[in-house]
Formats: sequence, C-alpha cells, structure tokens
Amino acid sequence: MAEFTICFLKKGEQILLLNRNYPAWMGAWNGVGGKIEQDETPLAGAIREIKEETGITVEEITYKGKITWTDGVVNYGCMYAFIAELPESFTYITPIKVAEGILDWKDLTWIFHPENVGIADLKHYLPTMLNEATNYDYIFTYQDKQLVHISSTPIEQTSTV
Ligand SMILES: Nc1nc2c([nH]c(=O)n2[C@H]2C[C@H](O)[C@@H](COP(=O)(O)OP(=O)(O)OP(=O)(O)O)O2)c(=O)[nH]1
Repeated sequence: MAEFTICFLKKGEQILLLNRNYPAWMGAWNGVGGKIEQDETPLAGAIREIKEETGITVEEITYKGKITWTDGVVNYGCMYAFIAELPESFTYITPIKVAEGILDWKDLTWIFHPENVGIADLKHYLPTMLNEATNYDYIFTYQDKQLVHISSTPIEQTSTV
C-alpha cells in the first residue's frame, strides 16, 4: 500500500498551499507532501517533502492523523497529515512557481469557502485538525472516483509517527 504525507504550513490565518501540476488532485490546491520512501518514517518524509517542495526547513511539526483510502474492500493507500505553525515573523513571499506547481499563501476563509471548487478534499479533515487537539484515523471510501463515505476514529494522543 502506497504511503504519503500531506503537510500544512500555517502562518496566522493562512496556509501555504500548492496548485498541483500533477495527479493526485492535478489542478487543485492542496498541502505539500509526497510519497514516503522505504525505511523513512512519516515524520522524516514530511520534513523532507516540505524542504523539497518549498525550500523551507521546518523545526516543529505536529502529527495530526492519518487518512486511508479504500474502495470498501481493499485499502489502496494512506497519507499521514502534519501541521507546522510558522511564526508571524517568518517571511516567504508567494506566489512561487516550482516543479510541482504554484505555491501561495491562502486564507483559511478562502480555503473553506463553500463555493471554492478549486481545493483538494482537505475540507473533510483539515478543520478538525486545526481546531481539535484529538487526532483521528480517517477512512475515506471511494467508489467510481467519488468519495462516498468518511469515518473517523480517535487515535491515542501519545501516538507518534
Ligand atoms: N496518491 C494520492 N495522493 C493524494 C490523494 N489525496 C491527497 O491529498 N493526496 C496527496 C498526498 C501527497 O501529498 C500528494 C501526492 O503525492 P505525489 O504523487 O506528488 O508524491 P511524490 O512527489 O512523492 O510522487 P512521485 O514524485 O514519486 O511521483 O497528494 C489521493 O487520493 N491519492
């Protein structure tokens, strides 16, 4: 099963998102991240992908839960989610065009606007990750490429990755 990371760099009320050049979510805004390499922990993979895609070295990053994709029978992949809070003094001028797409700071109100059709499926899990201390294991069930069901189970608070 392929394992990925998804990372949200937050500064105040903004998050650094990537408008993706490639699948998954090609053309949509999503967090940064990618495939976890062999013998790499999810945490190490997250720090590496953030550096590769944005050039930013994050010092503190918090594990916020795991999303597993299933067709109802087989789990075909998962992603470990992380949030890193950057200080208000942190300067990173966007937009920036990188190999993977375009990076830009986006307001939380823009990201979660009900009319926003340009974002990945983060509206289903990111609000909880931003607002709750409890982490969850999410199961996203897809049928014919449509998200048909979401379940979430609290994870032990001490759980690390
Ligand atoms: N594969 C996959 N990734 C998803 C889904 N939803 C979602 O947010 N993602 C995220 C996880 C990763 O952050 C990103 C996909 O990673 P990627 O394909 O860019 O990974 P990568 O750069 O390591 O890939 P590559 O160079 O090995 O092709 O999209 C999904 O349904 N499938």
